[in-house]
Amino acid sequence: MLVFKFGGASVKDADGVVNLANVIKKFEGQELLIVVSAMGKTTNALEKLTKAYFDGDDTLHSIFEDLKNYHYTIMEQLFEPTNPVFDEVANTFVEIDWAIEDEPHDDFDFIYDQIVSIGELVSTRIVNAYLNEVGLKSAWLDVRGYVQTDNTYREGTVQWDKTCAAIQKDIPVLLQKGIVVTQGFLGGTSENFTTTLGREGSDYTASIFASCLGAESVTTWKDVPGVLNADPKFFEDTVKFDELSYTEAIEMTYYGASVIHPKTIKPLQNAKIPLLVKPFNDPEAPGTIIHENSANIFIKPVIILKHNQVLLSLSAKDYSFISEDHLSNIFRMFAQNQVKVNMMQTSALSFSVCFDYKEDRFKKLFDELSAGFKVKYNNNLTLITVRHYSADWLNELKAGKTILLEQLSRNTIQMAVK
Ligand SMILES: Nc1ncnc2c1ncn2[C@@H]1O[C@H](COP(=O)(O)OP(=O)(O)O)[C@@H](O)[C@H]1O
Ligand SMILES: N[C@@H](CC(=O)OP(=O)(O)O)C(=O)O
Repeated sequence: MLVFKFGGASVKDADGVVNLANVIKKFEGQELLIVVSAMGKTTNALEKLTKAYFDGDDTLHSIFEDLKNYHYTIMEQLFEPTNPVFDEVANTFVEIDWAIEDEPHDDFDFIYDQIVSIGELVSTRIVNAYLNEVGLKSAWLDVRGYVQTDNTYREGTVQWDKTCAAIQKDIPVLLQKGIVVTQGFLGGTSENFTTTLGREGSDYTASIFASCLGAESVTTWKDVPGVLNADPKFFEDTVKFDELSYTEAIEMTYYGASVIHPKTIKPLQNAKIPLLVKPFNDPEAPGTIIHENSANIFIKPVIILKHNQVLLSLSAKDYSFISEDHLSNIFRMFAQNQVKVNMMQTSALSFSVCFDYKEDRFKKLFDELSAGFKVKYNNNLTLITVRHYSADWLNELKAGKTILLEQLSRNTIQMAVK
């Protein structure tokens, strides 16, 4: 069986849904499980809606109306008005009405997951209905009964044993009857609450299903020809990799190559399942294959940019050295606030750490750290990682930039720059 993942960009409008169905038609007769993300930028809009709800901000209602109109416009282009999908989608949106009915009492992260998850629940209803409309027999699956997580909202940890048991019990039978369409990015707790797996986590969902089912391969359909040596949104003359080893792909995504979610590859490597990254607008193109035995030839260095970074420096209030006790305290605070460290450096009197700026997490972490340490920080930085670098490339990249922190190893250089 094959697992396909279609991201937000691939289903951002009615033409995208039609294209998805055309891609699927090429694989008719094969057992197919399709993981779909929220349409276009829906998750960003739902994040804004959740924040507006928490802040008591009136824009909440207009964001919600825009989001409903966006989906209804797509549906009107795909379906007759009598299609039951209109009711299914309306009933799903009602869950947001319920969530925002009262003043916010619950934890932000919990509410976030209950609201933001609606994006995938709606997109999969539309995709599933359209596949059936064009004669591709498919069934809608609620992923929350299968991908089981703990209750770490916004970053659910997958409980692999329970998840694989549930998937193996039901999905092979369903696949014999037709295509299965399910949501990326979502999970469910043992109390039946919705969790999310971390932003852009739908690739990871595809990898979970593939690994539990022993799939032949996973294909993620993207708006790029495959994995390139750099993000084409920021660099010209990028080159595509025909193949990459699992290890190189893990390194790239760990440093922030956003083309694939960082958690995606390890389960596939363990199960020796190849990951294909292919363009959804040219399904016959070879894309990139990520697998075990790749030669990894690097004609150009791999460049990874992470924007919106904070570089924070801590020193002890009494001018003492940064001790192991201090470090263990600092890491505990980072872990409790779910802030992941991208780069760090210690010196006798200070500890510097670079991480993604997320407003809600940053303020709390900053207050906690300030209680025990002197804290200074710079924000709006970019973390540049270059793998397989050459001196020429580094000079070009560094030109005109102020480097605040730099780290070099044999293969990889990282710089926090302004
Ligand atoms: N090394 C890279 N190779 C290809 N694309 C990259 C790379 N780094 C970042 N990207 C970005 O990843 C985007 C595709 O991934 P993503 O937006 O997550 O797709 P989707 O959400 O549709 O699954 C591209 O549009 C591109 O801008
Ligand atoms: N919709 C979620 C999950 C996801 O993976 O989306 P995409 O496949 O469009 O990156 C997000 O935007 O975070």
